[in-house]
Amino acid sequence: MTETDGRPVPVISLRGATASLGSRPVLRGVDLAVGRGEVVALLGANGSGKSTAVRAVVGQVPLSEGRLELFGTPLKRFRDWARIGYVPQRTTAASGVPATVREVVSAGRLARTRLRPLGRADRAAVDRALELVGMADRAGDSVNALSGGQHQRVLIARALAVQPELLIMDEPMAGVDVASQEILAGTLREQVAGGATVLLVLHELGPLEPLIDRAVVLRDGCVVHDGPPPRAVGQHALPGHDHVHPHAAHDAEPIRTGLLS
Ligand SMILES: Nc1ncnc2c1ncn2[C@@H]1O[C@H](COP(=O)(O)OP(=O)(O)OP(=O)(O)O)[C@@H](O)[C@H]1O
Repeated sequence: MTETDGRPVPVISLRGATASLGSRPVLRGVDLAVGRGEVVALLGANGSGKSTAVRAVVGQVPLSEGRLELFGTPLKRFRDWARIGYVPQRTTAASGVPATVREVVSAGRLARTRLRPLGRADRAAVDRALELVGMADRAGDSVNALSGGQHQRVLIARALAVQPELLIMDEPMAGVDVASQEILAGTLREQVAGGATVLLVLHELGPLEPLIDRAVVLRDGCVVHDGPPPRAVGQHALPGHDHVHPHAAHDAEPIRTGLLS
């Protein structure tokens, strides 16, 4: 691990990040550090700035103030995009152009091949990614024929095909059926066991809860919590708890956290 002053260099270091979309300030001094091998959940209510924060991390939203370093390199000088797999929010693998599942996943490998034709190792990485998300048997199918959950699995396989050290996923479970959620949770478990660093935007921890090391909660473009995931006792102990737990018993009073809504 690269170190300075004996301290490990974070994989993601976002400091004092300020960004606006149009005239609207969306990030207002966000600090977010993710260490090697950590699994961090970015939580918060709709519109709190989660997607904008991860889009800033992958260089898609310019910062008006603040600093971003990836693997210890300032964004301006960072070229090593093959170390990062990014699954954006609510997209589909279908672009209107007919493409097979394998073609879409192979496209994820291009950051490593630098647009050269795929070699044997590349094809093996694509096969492995397809297997990881349980889509190997659909490799030759058109992506237009897939369900929402299968699309999401293909997009995650596309991100995994590059064999990233850092995986960034924006609401990977949104609109995904329960069977696909279980497969995705298993996929992520394998990545984490293999040493991957993970930043996830989540609306709720759900089946990924056991994997999460730390939660960063945004509210109105500011970090309002950075620490243990707000699970069970820890969450309920936090002030202003007003998040409704969907798994609460029907006759139970909703448990709420001010952190997530
Ligand atoms: N292209 C845009 N132009 C102007 N405002 C935008 C744009 N995209 C997002 N916003 C606004 O920026 C704020 C933060 O949006 P963002 O998508 O980062 O929030 P979020 O926490 O990810 O929300 P969600 O959980 O709904 O995805 C919201 O108020 C949103 O309406």
